[in-house]
This record gives sequence, C-alpha cells and structure tokens, in this order.
Amino acid sequence: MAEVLAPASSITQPSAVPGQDKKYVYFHSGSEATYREVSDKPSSSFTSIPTVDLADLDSGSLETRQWIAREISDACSKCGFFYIKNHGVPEAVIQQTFSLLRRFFALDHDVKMEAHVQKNPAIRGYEPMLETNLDPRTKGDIKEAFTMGDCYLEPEQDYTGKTGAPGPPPHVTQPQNIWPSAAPWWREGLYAYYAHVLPLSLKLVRIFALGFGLDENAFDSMFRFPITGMRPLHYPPTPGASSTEEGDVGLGAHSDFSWLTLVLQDDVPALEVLNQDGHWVDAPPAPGTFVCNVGQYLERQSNGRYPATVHRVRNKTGRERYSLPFFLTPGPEVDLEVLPSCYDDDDDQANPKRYDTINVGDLYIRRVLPARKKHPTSTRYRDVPQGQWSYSMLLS
Ligand SMILES: O=C(O)CCC(=O)C(=O)O
Ligand SMILES: [Fe+2]
Repeated sequence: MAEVLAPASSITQPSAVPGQDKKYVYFHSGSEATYREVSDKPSSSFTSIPTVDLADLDSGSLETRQWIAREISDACSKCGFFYIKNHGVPEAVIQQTFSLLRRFFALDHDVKMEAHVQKNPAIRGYEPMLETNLDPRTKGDIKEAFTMGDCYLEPEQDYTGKTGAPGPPPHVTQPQNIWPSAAPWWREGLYAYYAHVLPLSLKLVRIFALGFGLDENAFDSMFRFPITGMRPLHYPPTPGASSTEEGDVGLGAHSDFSWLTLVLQDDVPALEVLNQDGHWVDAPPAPGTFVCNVGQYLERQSNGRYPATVHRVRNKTGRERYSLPFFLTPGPEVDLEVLPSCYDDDDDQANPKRYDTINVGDLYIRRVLPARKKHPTSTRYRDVPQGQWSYSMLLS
C-alpha cells in the first residue's frame, strides 16, 4: 500500500551530494524519503509502459501460459509496471464500480467520517482530503480515499472456507474493516468488485511463479489468505499541479507497500511513473485495462530484479478523477525469502543476496505504523520498542 509520511527534514538534501547543479526527484520508498538524479541525456530507461494480453491466461497449454509469464517478467524487469488487457473482469462490473465510487465520494462529509480511518485499529476506512502527505514539500495529498481489505470475520471473505481453519484467530476481536452505516450499498458494491479482482490477482501470482521458472503453484501457500487492500480514490482537479515539480499533487511520489498492485483508473490521465533516469513517464488510461505494478515485497523476493517503481498522481485535467487500486501482499504468517534463482551464491559477489528473510506481518507493521504516526494504533504502542511490534497490534 502507498506509504510513507516522513517529515521534510528527513529528506536527504541534494546539497549533501556532489553535483549541486543537478536536478533531483524525491520520493518515498521503504520508510524513508530519498531522491534520484534526473539525467539530462535522452532516456535510456523505459519511456512507455508495455501491455500484456491475458486472453490466454486460462489456456490449457503450459507453453502458452509460459509465454504470458515471460512477457510479464520482461515488463517487470524493465519497468516494474505493465498494463493488462483481456483480463476477464466484465466491463459492466467496472462501470458499476466507477458509478459506486462517484456515488460514495459525493456523500456528505459526516456520513463518510462515521467510518474515519482513526476509528479502526487496522487503519481501514475513510480518509478526507489532505490527510496524508507523501511528498512533504507539498501541503498534502489532494485526494480522498477509503480503504478496506482482508478480514477474518466478514462473511463475504469466507476465512474458514478458504483456509480450512476452525474459526478466526483467537486474538481477533473485531472486523478489520469499518463501514458507514448510512450507505450499506457501499460495502455490497465494493465486495462485488473484490470478488473479481482478488481471483484475478491470484491468477497473476501463478503466472509470476512460472516467470521465475518455478511450478505454477509455487507461491500458492503464500497467498492462502493474503493481506489485501482495496482503496477507492477521488482526486479533484488540481490546476496548480502543472506549474512546478513542487506543485499540487494528488498522491506524492512513492513505491507501493504491496507484493503486486492492480489499478483500475477512469478515463482521466494523471498517473506518472519514474524511470531509472529520473524521467516521469505517463501511464495514461487505456480502455479495458488495469495498470499493474511491482510492490516492495516482490522487489525483495526477486532480490531487486523486479523494481518497486516509484509513481505519483497529478490531476492536471480540470476533471474529477476516480481510481481503484487493489494491493495484494502475502499472508502475515509468511516468511518471505529471496528466491534462490535471483542471486548468485558464488564468491565473486556479482549478484549477491541483498535481503534477509523476513516475516511479512513483521515488515508490514514496521512500515504501516511509522507512516501513520497520529493514528490511535500508533499512539497506543508509542512506548513499545519496534522489536516487540507484531502484526496482531492491528487486529484488536
Ligand atoms: O490513483 C492511481 O492511479 C494510483 C494510486 C496509487 O499509486 C496508490 O494508491 O498507491
Ligand atoms: Fe501506488
């Protein structure tokens, strides 16, 4: 999921490095603000985002599925981003979902605030305009959002059916999601979309396994009951977005704190992706597609072969923009290891292993709480050393 709200003072200033005449872009990745130099030469990195056709995703031919896997693997290595088309989510479902988003964000402020993110320990719910600030040089992210995700208790998600567990984990005392009572159609409508996007993302997990030269089901156990986040977004027009790098921003530059993200965007262009040379590349809407991108967990598992590419949203169009990212992350119980095929074990250290094995839930809590310093779950555990934090802090 998008993060992280480091204070402006934590940004490494360009003056701290040689070449002060150079241009830099700033972004958040991991839990720190950092920067990248902008090359003034024509870009040698990607300048557009490839599209992968999933029409044959369910083909009975392993070779055909491996072909798709190779295309995705190439796109992830080069860009960390790709579009998918012919993904199987019906157009009617997508149109209904955008109508739902417009209807929800048009509700009275008070109705939405009943489900404010501060009222839920798992940091789910409604976030009004300017509540996050991914780029601390700006006044805040000019967007409103609502987050829901995996939940052990909500019947729509069938935790026991999917996992075979006799019941939810004993320490779970309340649903991880929060919903506005005056709009029952919101929960219903979001779950109608969730029922399509979650299975699609799990099919992609299998294709990714193939892309690493593994059995198709090699990652299945990581995603038995994954951490998910679905985050409808509304970006009003921000005419000040075009003037300077530091102008208004819908969502400041960041890399995603997920394994894989699938974004449904409406027809208003605003998403921009940072290439290796520090140039912003547009990711405009393309009818019938999702934009997919690698998140920090997959970057780690692939030893950096697939980068969690930095991106941002600037709505310069004069129109309202709606989008719907879906974030997929392995289950919190999973220990995430770098894939052996992604590093060399020999002595020359040309491609060494860059990351230790880490528990998914441990990394999650260490990223999420510092990003939400004012949230009640963060303040509640303010005096507990980070080494003692656990994922279960989000659950009760
Ligand atoms: O709105 C979009 O197109 C992208 C949103 C995004 O990057 C995020 O929520 O992490
Ligand atoms: Fe993102």
